[in-house]
Amino acid sequence: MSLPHFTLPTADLLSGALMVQGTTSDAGKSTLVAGLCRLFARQGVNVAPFKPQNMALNSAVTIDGGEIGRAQALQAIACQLPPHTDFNPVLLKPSSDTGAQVIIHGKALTTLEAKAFFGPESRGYKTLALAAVMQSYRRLQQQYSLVVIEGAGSPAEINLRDGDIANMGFAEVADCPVIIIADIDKGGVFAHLVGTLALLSPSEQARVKGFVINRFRGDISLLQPGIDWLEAYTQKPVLGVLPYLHDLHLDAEDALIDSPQNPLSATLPTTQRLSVLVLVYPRISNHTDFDPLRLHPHIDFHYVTMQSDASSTVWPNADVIILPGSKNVRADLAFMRQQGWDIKLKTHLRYGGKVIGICGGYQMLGELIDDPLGIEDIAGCSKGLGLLPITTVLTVSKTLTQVRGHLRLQHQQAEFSGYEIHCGESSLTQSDVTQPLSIEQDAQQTMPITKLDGMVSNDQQILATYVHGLFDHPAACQLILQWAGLASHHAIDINQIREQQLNRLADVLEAHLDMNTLKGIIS
Ligand SMILES: NC(=O)CC[C@H](N)C(=O)O
Repeated sequence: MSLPHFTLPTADLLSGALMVQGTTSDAGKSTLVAGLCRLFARQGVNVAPFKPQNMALNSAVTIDGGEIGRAQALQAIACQLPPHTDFNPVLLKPSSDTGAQVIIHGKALTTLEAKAFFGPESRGYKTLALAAVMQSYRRLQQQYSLVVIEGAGSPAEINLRDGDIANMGFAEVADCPVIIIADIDKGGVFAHLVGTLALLSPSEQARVKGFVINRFRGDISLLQPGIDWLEAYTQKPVLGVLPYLHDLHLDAEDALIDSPQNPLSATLPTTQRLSVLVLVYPRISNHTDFDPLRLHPHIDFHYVTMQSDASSTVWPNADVIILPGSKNVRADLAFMRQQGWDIKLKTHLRYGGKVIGICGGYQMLGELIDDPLGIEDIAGCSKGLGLLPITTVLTVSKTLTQVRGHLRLQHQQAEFSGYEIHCGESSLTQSDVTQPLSIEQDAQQTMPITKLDGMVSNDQQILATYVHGLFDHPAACQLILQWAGLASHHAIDINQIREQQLNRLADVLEAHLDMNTLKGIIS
């Protein structure tokens, strides 16, 4: 994700805080917060985003060398700010169904079982996490006139209420107003809103200042009687009904979205089309790496999941197969083998196909992955796919850095910028290898000398790197696609698309929300 390097004028037009909570996960909280951030930033308000606790595998590296949830990095961009760890002081990254890595103020602290941060034994964790959350929040209050806060999941999960820091528990300590968003597309919107409110304590109920109905399609006049009823029943205003936004391309934090149907690509000659498959293992991470490929009109982009993987023994139509990042490389590698994907990958290579490995995917392509301390899973060592001459050891110290430099492929070069986020350290087991990336600077500009990264196999079929976000840079993306066999010179500038989409979202909010009432709630 690129960092816009300009500062906003400090305007005291609006000051205070607003927390957006949702009736469910995916109700639209992150998007509403991002849109409000852009809308207020555009109006000259000195605004910052905040999410006390996030649970996600898709994180972004911050300017202060930590990591935060992807949604908060997007919201920071909406505010025209570089991502900072204070925007998301607690991040839980699940590495199995019951355990997660706990990141506090951007740094991995420990790995805990779920009951240690949600259940009755979670006191210790919650005290520590709340202290970190409030430290960050107070810092933001001092630096910004407005903080727009995102809750997590639903505030009505009564089993998780004790010591909650993600929803009402935070709102009560921080004493901030709350609005609740609900998704009408899935149905049951009135029951969701009324039910959520009913399950809150009286002081929490008083804190809820209004509702937003999201993803509405159809005739608004048919909805009006329901809105009138809801307002009369709850004595709280509906601040707006937001339309279903088709083709809203903003970095999705959790959802994996396949390529939008592109009627144009079907009519293009095969040299101007590239078929790309990304393998989805259970702990895939940083899938936003692929947004520029998903949106590229000359790419047929697909995720291969356990469910979508047909019973065929090869992936016949793929030009490129990508092994993405992973939060649990050894377990995901074992999953690949269980699915027979390792065999299909080798068949694909035998047929002359290309393979790209990113971070965890790069490690899997090597000879060995050793986790002697049990950083990601039970301690142990796994044999890699044996396609690249590297071995990897997972270490306690995690590399978290934004990088820039040059990519050299097929006697051409292109600038790139991106980020590294990994515990693994890889060593070459052969000396005569081609390393195509030269990293010339980290974001803090402290790196004095060039560091080489990644690898192109001698047969030119495999390209691998530790750097995420490589496709975000149009020139680097084009060079890689050319290496993969695409003759088209079409380039996608994801940063420009992101800007357009944030402005589009802000326009929609401005048109559909009662901004005067909302500003009254904030102040
Ligand atoms: N982002 C990634 O793919 C990380 C790979 C691996 N889990 C590591 O930490 O080294």
